Amino acid sequence: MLVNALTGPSFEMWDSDEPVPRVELLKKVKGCDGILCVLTEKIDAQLLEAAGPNLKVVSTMSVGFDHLSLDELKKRGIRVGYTPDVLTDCVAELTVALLLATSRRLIEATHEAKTGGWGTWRTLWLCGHELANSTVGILGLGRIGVAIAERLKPFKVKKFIYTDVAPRPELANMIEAEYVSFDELAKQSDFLAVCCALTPETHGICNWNLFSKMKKNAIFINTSRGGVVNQEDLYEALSTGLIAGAGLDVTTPEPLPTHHPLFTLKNCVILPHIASASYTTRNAMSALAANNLLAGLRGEPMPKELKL
Ligand SMILES: O=C(O)[C@H](O)CO
Repeated sequence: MLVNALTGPSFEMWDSDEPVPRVELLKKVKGCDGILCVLTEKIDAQLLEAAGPNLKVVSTMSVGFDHLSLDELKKRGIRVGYTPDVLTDCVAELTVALLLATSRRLIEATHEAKTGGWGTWRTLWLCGHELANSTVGILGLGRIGVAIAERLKPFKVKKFIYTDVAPRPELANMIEAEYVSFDELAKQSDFLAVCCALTPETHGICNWNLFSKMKKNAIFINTSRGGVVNQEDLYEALSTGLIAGAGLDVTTPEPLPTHHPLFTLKNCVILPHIASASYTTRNAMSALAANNLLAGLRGEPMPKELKL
């Protein structure tokens, strides 16, 4: 959605679920005071140049902001709104669903049941890994990591551990999680949930170095951003049995081409970036993004402003 306050205010909405074609967006942003975008729109120097000096606020309907060039926005004094908190429950819920689907091999199991693979009861057939007595690791402890741990605790998890750039005691205490080094996280986790933001520091951080230290029974789950994972290394780790399975809600690129090698693996469950996809949450995200935009245009504090 683009806002041009000179003539109104007037709003122009891209009325489609498909992303705005870049050429169209570059044309339409000219002279706008505000932009409400989703994560498929790259808000970079080229777009900001095309928008011109009127642009005061960019409001993204997402908690992730790796599609925004923060340096370029800051340089131009453009304020940024985003949508944390309102999606935490929904994302945590999906992460738990993906973790269970991956560790208990649900997708493989329904496929077998539907396609005639279901023979007599067999002792080790479709065995997976259970949460009871396990150690769950969280890479990047924030609101979502805490919400995931809160949901997993009733499954009788033995221990929560986490790593981040520094200990986060105020959050960790809520879930009695222990701060460990990156290497220890890799070595100790039976389940490893990636919850960190994609930044230059976290880009490709889940690579061979991580996978090679993980347990053979470990399940790797990513609901943050595909860019934190080196997918070639993940493929190697999964296909050679270095780790037991992976559940991915996010990939690089999105959509992941249907011929991608990860799709050939039974121990890899891939979802099409749906962690925040509930009616309640998407409505809350839309309302928050609109309120951020309007507050920014009025020069008022935004309900959720990203500090640049
Ligand atoms: O960043 C976000 O908000 C999610 O990835 C999409 O809802």
